[in-house]
Amino acid sequence: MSFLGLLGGSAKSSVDLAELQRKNSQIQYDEIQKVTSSVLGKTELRPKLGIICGSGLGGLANEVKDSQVIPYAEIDGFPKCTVPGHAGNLVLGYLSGVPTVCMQGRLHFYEGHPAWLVTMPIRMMKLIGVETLIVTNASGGLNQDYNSGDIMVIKDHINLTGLTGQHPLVGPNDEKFGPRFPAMTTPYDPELRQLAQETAKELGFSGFMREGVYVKVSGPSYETPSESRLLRSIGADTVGMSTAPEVVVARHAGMKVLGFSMVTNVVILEQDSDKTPPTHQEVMDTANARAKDLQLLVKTIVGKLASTL
Ligand SMILES: O=P(O)(O)O[C@H]1O[C@H](CO)[C@@H](O)[C@H]1O
Ligand code: HPA
Repeated sequence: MSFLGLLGGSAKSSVDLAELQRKNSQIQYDEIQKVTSSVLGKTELRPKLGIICGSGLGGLANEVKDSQVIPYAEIDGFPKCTVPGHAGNLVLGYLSGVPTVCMQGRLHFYEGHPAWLVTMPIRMMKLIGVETLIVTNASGGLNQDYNSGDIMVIKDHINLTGLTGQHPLVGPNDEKFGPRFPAMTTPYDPELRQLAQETAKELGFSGFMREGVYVKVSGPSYETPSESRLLRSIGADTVGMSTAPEVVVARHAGMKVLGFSMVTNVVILEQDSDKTPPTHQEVMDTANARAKDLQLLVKTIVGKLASTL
């Protein structure tokens, strides 16, 4: 089906989404503007903060007050969310007094969405007026000192799928979003990271707080022990199938980013281990069990930032 057709545009100027997917090409500024208009047409709110909820972490959206829930299915041109633990709603309202848009459910490459489509909502947020993004995810702990339920402030990432060709910025660059060759020296804002650690300490969370490097793989299979040892050896502390492409696109567009990786399983590094292999149910259950702490942490941080956002 024509993408502009989906957006109610004329057939003459339509862009074929399936054709764009085949070419691995970008949706251009105008098309994203139409997705944005579809959202803004449904709400009076003009969010300054964006949040992406990882697997089993959608409860964060329930912290948003005076909320308005817009299912992705009701937004023109918005792809479907197919993963359990990702509800598939935009939740708009106030978090600690800050106008916020929350993605209760993210898009993943392994669902069949190309990297540029996975990250399209970030550009939509940018056009809505969002300048600060908080990303959360569920992850496997590669660092064997980590425990299930630990919360890692992401200090850097390895966008493994990006490095090997599935990069969200591949395709014609639109300078209205950002430069052709964006630097990624500080993907995660140092001041926000410090604020996160200070706030965690105040809340008595130090015992399960970490700071480290997240590596993004494609999935959907979990890693073999040899793959996990490889990922650990290149400097990653946690592994997951999301987040890094979203952060690259946010940084390309000049947004500030804070990231949290919830360790939902400790990754098995030994061959023929008798440890229990990971399941998505375990991932969601562990995320749910620690979700309230992450919610309080994020809410408190946003409260401290409120006057600056
Ligand atoms: O990154 P999020 O979406 O939080 O979820 C993580 O959990 C799922 C696997 O259990 C994958 O989607 C992985 O990336
Ligand atoms: N590997 C990849 N992604 C994940 C994992 C994992 O062990 N746990 C949660 N998401």
